[in-house]
Amino acid sequence: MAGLDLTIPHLKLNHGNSTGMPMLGYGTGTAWYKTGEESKTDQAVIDSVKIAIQLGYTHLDGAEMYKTESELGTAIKESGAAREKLFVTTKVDKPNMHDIEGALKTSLKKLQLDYVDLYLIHQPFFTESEADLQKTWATMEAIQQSGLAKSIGVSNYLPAHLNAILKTAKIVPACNQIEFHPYLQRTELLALHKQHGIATAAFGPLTAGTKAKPGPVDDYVSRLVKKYAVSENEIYLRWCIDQDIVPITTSSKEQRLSDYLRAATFKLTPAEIKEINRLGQQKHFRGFWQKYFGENDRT
Ligand SMILES: NC(=O)C1=CN([C@@H]2O[C@H](COP(=O)(O)OP(=O)(O)OC[C@H]3O[C@@H](n4cnc5c(N)ncnc54)[C@H](O)[C@@H]3O)[C@@H](O)[C@H]2O)C=CC1
Ligand SMILES: O=CCc1c[nH]c2ccccc12
Repeated sequence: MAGLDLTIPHLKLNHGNSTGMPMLGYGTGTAWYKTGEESKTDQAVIDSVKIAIQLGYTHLDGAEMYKTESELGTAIKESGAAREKLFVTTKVDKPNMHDIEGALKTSLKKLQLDYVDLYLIHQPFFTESEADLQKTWATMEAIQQSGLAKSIGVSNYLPAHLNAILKTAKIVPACNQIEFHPYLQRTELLALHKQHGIATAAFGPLTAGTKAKPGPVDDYVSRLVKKYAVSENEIYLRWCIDQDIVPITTSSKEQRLSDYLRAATFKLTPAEIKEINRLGQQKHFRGFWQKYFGENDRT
């Protein structure tokens, strides 16, 4: 298993997996999102996940919504990687919110696993009330106690959603997986995460260099590209890691997956992080779930 010893830093979680969360995730949504029948196996997903594991990715991000959990499971099995070396996340989708435990059992079957390292509520946007959010979180707590998930958390939660569940939670969410990049810095949300020891995982971490160009960070990031002899992508991934935020990226291209790992080989200085933050705040861009936010909403 070449690559599994590559030194990707880990972020300790407030409960669950004792080795923590590897600070670079490989995602099986976006590029791999299945639009057709879930039952039709997508061999490209299996092949790419196996390549990612070979290269050294141990953090694998899935979701019921992506319809690729079976491919993820097959790839894990065929990779031969030891279960305890991997950190596997999946997420419950809206239609199964009434039976979260049943949804997780179905996901585990597709993943061919006995447990996931992290189970997330994919999004809060359809939840009717504070009482609903609290009731759902209590179900997640029971799931963690059953051992089917080492850690439990949420995704796309805003301060109001987190504050609602924290009023009654016995277990604080281990993680909130959110869109995060220089043009969406989520300052208020991150402060709340810090206050409660909730880890931040970032989806869309490459957005400033892919979907949101041109922008105010471009020239400065180009200078850092030369200084560290890496690509823009690795600067954006490292900018997350150096702020204790776990980036989750993906690609169908092996070369890109290999290049992203260079984010584990250098560190940005505090002044460089501050400058990307300052420049990034001059633009606002949201790539996912836009219909649930106002045009200029930066929460
Ligand atoms: N919880 C949630 O609601 C969400 C979770 N996710 C998770 O995060 C993962 C990563 O999300 P992404 O937005 O894809 O992350 P990302 O911002 O890292 O973008 C990765 C994409 O950028 C492309 N890319 C990289 N370099 C490029 C270049 N130079 N030119 C053009 N394209 C380039 C890659 O091929 C890949 O498709 C997903 O697979 C999924 O697992 C994603 C969206 C929502
Ligand atoms: O987890 C991500 C869910 C999501 C929301 N919007 C899109 C668009 C394309 C792929 C995935 C997603």
